[in-house]
Amino acid sequence: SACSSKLALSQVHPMWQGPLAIPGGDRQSPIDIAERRSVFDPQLRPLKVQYDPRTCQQIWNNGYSFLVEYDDTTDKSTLKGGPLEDQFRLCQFHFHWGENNAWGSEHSIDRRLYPAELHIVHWNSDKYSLFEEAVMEDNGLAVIGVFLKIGKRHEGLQKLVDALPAVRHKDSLVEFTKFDPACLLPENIDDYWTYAGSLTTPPLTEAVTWLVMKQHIEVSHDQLAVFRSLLFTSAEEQVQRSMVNNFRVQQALKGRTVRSSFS
Ligand SMILES: COc1ccc([C@H]2OC(=S)NC2=O)c(OC)c1
Ligand SMILES: [Zn+2]
Repeated sequence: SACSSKLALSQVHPMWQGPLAIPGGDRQSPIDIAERRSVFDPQLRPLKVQYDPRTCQQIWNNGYSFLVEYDDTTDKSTLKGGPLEDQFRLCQFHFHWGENNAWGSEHSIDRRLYPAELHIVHWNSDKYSLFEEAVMEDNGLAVIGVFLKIGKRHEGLQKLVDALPAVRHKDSLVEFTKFDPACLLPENIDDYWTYAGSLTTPPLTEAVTWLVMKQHIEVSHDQLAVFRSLLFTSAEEQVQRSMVNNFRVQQALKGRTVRSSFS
């Protein structure tokens, strides 16, 4: 699908060939969300999530995370409402995680980090015709962020965990179908923070309307351990490197306001 994050492949590990920040970037992500400094906006509407599991196509290791990709050639799986003026099309989801359970998320809440963070990625199909186009526009993307906490086993995640050994190495890809990403959302998606931000890896474009869920989901220690069994490196490389700590550090707020959908 268009969002196969070819641009992300330009991201050469180890971290960050080239400038560490976008020169003049004033809406970079991730950020620390200071709860008490966020502003309740009663005009924020509930999010409307409409995913069709039949649009799920494949899972692959892009050398930085693993992506579950969806057919985004029609408006079968969409996100609208909340702060969004337009309709956004689901194109992929992926995660960021740490080498241990002390850190791994990209956003933090009052400096609290979580062991992992889910990103469900959508692009503005009212205004643009391809993900690659939308990724360059300030209203191009909407990303739902969900924190993962260690606790009980997540039954819906297990199908995904079972597929990971097949994409252990960079550039490996397998068919993956009929997976509904809604099963990875917390029960309550009406409580979220929203702010104007960016992609968190190159091209770091300032195209993202963030929707960070207040409620986390729980996954088991063993489920997250399988994430850490993935590799940054391709099968041919001599030295194999564990895929861990694939997160960006928090960026300056630069005067931005974070709004909350709850008081
Ligand atoms: C070209 O496509 C890309 C490129 C980078 C990212 C990074 O930005 C965020 S957010 N997470 C990431 O890993 C992306 O995610 C939507 C999509
Ligand atoms: Zn991400």
